[in-house]
Amino acid sequence: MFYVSGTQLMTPERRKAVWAIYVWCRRTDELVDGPNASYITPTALDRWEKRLEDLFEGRPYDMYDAALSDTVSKFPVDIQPFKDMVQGMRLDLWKSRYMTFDELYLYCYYVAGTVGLMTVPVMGIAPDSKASAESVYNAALALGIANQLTNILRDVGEDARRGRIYLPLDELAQAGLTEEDIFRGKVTGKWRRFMKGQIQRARLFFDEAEKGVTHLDSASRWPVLASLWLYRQILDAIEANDYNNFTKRAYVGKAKKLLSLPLAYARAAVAP
Ligand SMILES: CC(C)=CCC/C(C)=C/CC/C(C)=C/CC/C(C)=C/[C@@H]1[C@@H](COP(=O)(O)OP(=O)(O)O)[C@]1(C)CC/C=C(\C)CC/C=C(\C)CCC=C(C)C
Ligand SMILES: Nc1ncnc2c1ncn2[C@@H]1O[C@H](COP(=O)(O)OP(=O)(O)OP(=O)(O)O)[C@@H](O)[C@H]1O
Ligand SMILES: [Mn+2]
Repeated sequence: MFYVSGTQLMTPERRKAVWAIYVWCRRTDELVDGPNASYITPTALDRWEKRLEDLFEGRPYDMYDAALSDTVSKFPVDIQPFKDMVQGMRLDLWKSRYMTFDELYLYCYYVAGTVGLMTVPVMGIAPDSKASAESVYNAALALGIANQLTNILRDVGEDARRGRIYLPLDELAQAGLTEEDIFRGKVTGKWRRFMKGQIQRARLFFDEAEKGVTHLDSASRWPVLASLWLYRQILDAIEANDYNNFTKRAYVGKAKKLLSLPLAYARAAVAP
């Protein structure tokens, strides 16, 4: 997961805090995505939410929870985005189809937009920034949405094999495509046209996020920009695979990853 290595570029205090949030998010995701996910029930998620409330009140259950308790005591992190992520996992337990983009957007907010909201208090807003806090939070939200949309476009085949379609069914129908086409996994002209539209929309969210990065504290700008550029390159990889996201997993090679770092550094160094 690039963002974690990306955080090596942050101040030690912030790096520890982002790591603590990352670990909690990873454990939450593992509950419904991990090996024993099939036994997970809404009750287990309720218990996980109770542990969250305890650690926010300074009563952590284990050392990972304790790291997040420490973060919460040092940065003005709010509990709501964490609760919303748990809600997203409840949804993912049973919801395997999305009729419209509005429905999909809500799911993306729950599982990924929340990460942006969790991390802004740690990244810090530049003291000399003229932007409203709301616009910075909206950009953070946009980055989460952009990442999740990209993740969905990358994983179409993998998710279909798990019986899940995260693409809006009404947009599929408008493109002359059905669920059958997803399970059959053939790259057709209709599929390419549909994917071009999906990729274009994901890029719009990355563009909105990128505007907000310039308003973060200068020490946080580089890692966020680098991780934004990296994740966005997955969209280029899907295009390079001729939109075959059924059997080919789009990824960004090591060389490109390394190239993104100095480029992001140079870009982040430029005043907003
Ligand atoms: C420097 C930086 C970007 C730090 C963020 C680190 C962090 C706390 C990441 C948590 C990610 C996580 C494990 C979330 C749990 C749910 C989940 C899996 C979300 C999906 C992530 C990708 O996971 P992966 O690639 O492993 O996919 P699979 O599980 O294999 O299917 C998501 C696609 C969403 C992740 C969302 C973000 C990283 C948003 C980060 C946003 C910010 C840091 C806001 C920056 C601020 C501005 C103003 C832009
Ligand atoms: N429409 C719904 N609203 C809220 N919770 C639901 C809904 N449908 C299912 N759930 C809950 O989500 C959890 C997982 O549901 P599950 O995926 O097993 O149901 P399903 O997929 O609708 O049925 P089946 O198991 O036959 O596929 C269950 O605890 C169930 O109560
Ligand atoms: Mn995925």
